[in-house]
Amino acid sequence: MVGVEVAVKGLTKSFGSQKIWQDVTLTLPAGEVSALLGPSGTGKSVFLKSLIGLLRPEEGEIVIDGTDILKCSSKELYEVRQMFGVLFQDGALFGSMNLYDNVAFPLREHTKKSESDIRKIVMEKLELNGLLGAENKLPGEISGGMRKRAGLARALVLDPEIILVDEPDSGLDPVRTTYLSQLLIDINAQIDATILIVTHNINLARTVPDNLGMLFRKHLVMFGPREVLLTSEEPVVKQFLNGSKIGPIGMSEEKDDSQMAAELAMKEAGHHDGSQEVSGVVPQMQATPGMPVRQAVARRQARVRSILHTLPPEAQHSIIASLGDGDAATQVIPAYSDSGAESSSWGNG
Ligand SMILES: Nc1ncnc2c1ncn2[C@@H]1O[C@H](COP(=O)(O)OP(=O)(O)OP(=O)(O)O)[C@@H](O)[C@H]1O
Repeated sequence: MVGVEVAVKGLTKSFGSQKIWQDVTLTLPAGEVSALLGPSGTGKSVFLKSLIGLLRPEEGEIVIDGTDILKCSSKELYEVRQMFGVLFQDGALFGSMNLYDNVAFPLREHTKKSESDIRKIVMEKLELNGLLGAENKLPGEISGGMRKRAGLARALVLDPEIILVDEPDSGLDPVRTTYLSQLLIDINAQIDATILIVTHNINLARTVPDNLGMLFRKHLVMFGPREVLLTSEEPVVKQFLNGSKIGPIGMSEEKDDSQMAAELAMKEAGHHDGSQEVSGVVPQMQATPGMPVRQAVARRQARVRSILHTLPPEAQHSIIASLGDGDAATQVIPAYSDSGAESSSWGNG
């Protein structure tokens, strides 16, 4: 079973007079891993909550398995929600329940399974997340990384077709972040779910997802195959990927042109802001040896091949290199143009 596609079109969300983002259009390809980047406060969590119907954007469509969740009945929304597993930032565990009961909770709430069937599923998910032996611990007695893995175990018990992950790296050291990233890739290999990760973590963004997008200035700057964002010359994307002060993202808000020019002049005069220039596409994280073959890889290759001509030349070069062939169907198309890109699925901004 392949996870389902999530098709978002023209989505706009405000709180009162505060517009969070507008006209967001993107498709999470079925069974692939995607990530959404963006500076703090750009509405990434609001986007995740909109996808599961916890928040209601005022315009646009969110079509999941043929149902527009902004127009459907509450019964249909309930059914669509059953397809989701969500890992919130802190794991969102019940503090008074041990890990076993936390992970068993959705099964007891939403199914009529017997306690012995529940036990089988819970122990399997705890094992998958490296938590065997910790089932009697309370969330307050374990580390942040374990809490996240317990949250992930709980998100998996109803066999989700779509998994949403809000900042898997928050509060974790780089090594634990890599383990959790590996777990997400391995879960994708095992159950082929559609996964969306919201993150600030540049390393995770560069190595984990099949597709990458970024929110900035109340818009989706771009969304598409990872190579598009990773080779982008867009100033805000480059700044974000480099964690640099040089660029349109400021401490708490966006900068104006004069401030940006002054900072660039400082850089040219030799002031170093501590960031490290990184560029290009690094190899993607693979499923752990011994896991099932990650079907998303071949599906994505076929999909990316079919839209290759709509992508910017740099992204095309990188994809062709990764496909490892040079046949006529995968030559860079120099005639790429912005108008072509607008009608394609990689960008809308
Ligand atoms: N329920 C709500 N009511 C009113 N405003 C809200 C609500 N939820 C979020 N916001 C506002 O929406 C904006 C975006 O918040 P959100 O948490 O989605 O950002 P984010 O990109 O996930 O940030 P971070 O990376 O820091 O977690 C913020 O200004 C926040 O105050």
